[in-house]
Amino acid sequence: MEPQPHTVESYRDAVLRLVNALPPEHIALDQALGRSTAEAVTARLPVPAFDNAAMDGYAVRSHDVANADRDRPATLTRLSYVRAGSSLPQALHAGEARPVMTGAPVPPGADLVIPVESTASGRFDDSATVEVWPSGRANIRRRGEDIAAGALVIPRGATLGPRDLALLAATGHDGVLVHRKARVAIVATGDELSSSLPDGGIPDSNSVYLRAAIASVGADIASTLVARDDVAALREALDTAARDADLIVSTGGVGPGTHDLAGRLAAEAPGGTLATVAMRPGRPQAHATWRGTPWLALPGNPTAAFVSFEAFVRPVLGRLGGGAEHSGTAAETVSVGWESRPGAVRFVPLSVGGDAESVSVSPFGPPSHASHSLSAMFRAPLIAMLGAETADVRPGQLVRVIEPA
Ligand SMILES: Nc1nc2c(c(=O)[nH]1)N[C@H]1C(S)=C(S)[C@@H](COP(=O)(O)OP(=O)(O)OC[C@H]3O[C@@H](n4cnc5c(N)ncnc54)[C@H](O)[C@@H]3O)O[C@H]1N2
Ligand code: MOO
Repeated sequence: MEPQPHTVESYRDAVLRLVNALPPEHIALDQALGRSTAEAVTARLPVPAFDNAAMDGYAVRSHDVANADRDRPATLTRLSYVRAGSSLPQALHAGEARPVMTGAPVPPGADLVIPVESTASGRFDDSATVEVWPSGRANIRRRGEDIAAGALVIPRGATLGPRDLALLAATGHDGVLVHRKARVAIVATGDELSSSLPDGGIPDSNSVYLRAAIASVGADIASTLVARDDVAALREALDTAARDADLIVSTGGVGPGTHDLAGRLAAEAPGGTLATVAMRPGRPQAHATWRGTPWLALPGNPTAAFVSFEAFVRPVLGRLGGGAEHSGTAAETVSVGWESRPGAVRFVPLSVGGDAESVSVSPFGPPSHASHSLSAMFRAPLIAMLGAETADVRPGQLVRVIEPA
């Protein structure tokens, strides 16, 4: 173990130094949800793409209706219809009204669209003339008035959500340059994972959790391996994992036990460290580069593996994918306080109370046992992340919370 414990921040910086953003690739928008842009994207097409009608109505010249009102409508010659998808109609001449549907190109020369409600009949019909009066609005959406051609649409390093994809499509893109998806190998360690239940064996819940958590941030699973507590077996699993992955995440074997081998192997590997981090749970952590592949060795306790994912794996995956390296946190008000000791960042499962107007949080179950309790840490809707300086938590205090994967 290192003499000086790491803070959560200093350990996160150390593991972030293991990785760089993966190379870019150009992919179809349909494939791009959750990926991060490798370059800033500008509009190929303006929005709107051409001057178009904002209402179903009549395109007219404002001069022709300047003195008209509901009691004295202007009588104009009705032309044929134009609808969304029609090509640009001929220029409008004095005394003419062109029926235009919402989204249709507005004929050159027209500077007003009068909604069909502002006509004498109040509906579209086939008569030769139409009686209209101005509605008070132009009802024309001008080319580029929303987004000009060439304007910045999405900055570099943005993680693409459904609205971003719609913006890209609307501005003339069918694909986007994003960072390649990270491929992650999972290595669960421990003889208990291979033993039979109930004879000393336990279910490998860490692999199930990690597979899902990694998938939930948009990375791919390269492989899932289980290694017994044996140096040769662990080396072999790591060799296999390193062959086809951008990152190896292991769980277990970072404690001081006789069969805790992952931490020792990591400490001996290039750039490797077995560290103590001032956090509960998740205190022992290790990392290294194994045959050229970055490796994060998380503790085996399932709750420790979970908070280690939030604190370290998520940021590393963020950097690999070219996106955000910090997960979002929010501040919530405490309704029922609890006893806490400073000196380490503490992850505390919380219940959420109150209503939509004023949310408040309180401990989820008895706080003293919560950090290793699956029934609390894996069922609580929110997890507080208390700074290492935080002593007792009091009602009315704000606490930082994470919404876990
Ligand atoms: N003498 C000390 N003992 C321990 C210390 C310490 O400082 N001194 N630290 C404790 C802390 S804190 C943690 S965390 C653990 C670290 O343990 P390891 O990373 O070595 O993990 P294991 O010993 O392999 O397993 C711990 C626990 O988790 C269960 N486990 C392991 N893998 C899985 C899996 N894939 N799915 C579900 N559960 C798993 C395992 O059976 C153990 O019960 O060390 C403490 N001890
Ligand atoms: O820190 Mo250990 O990670 O308490 O479970």
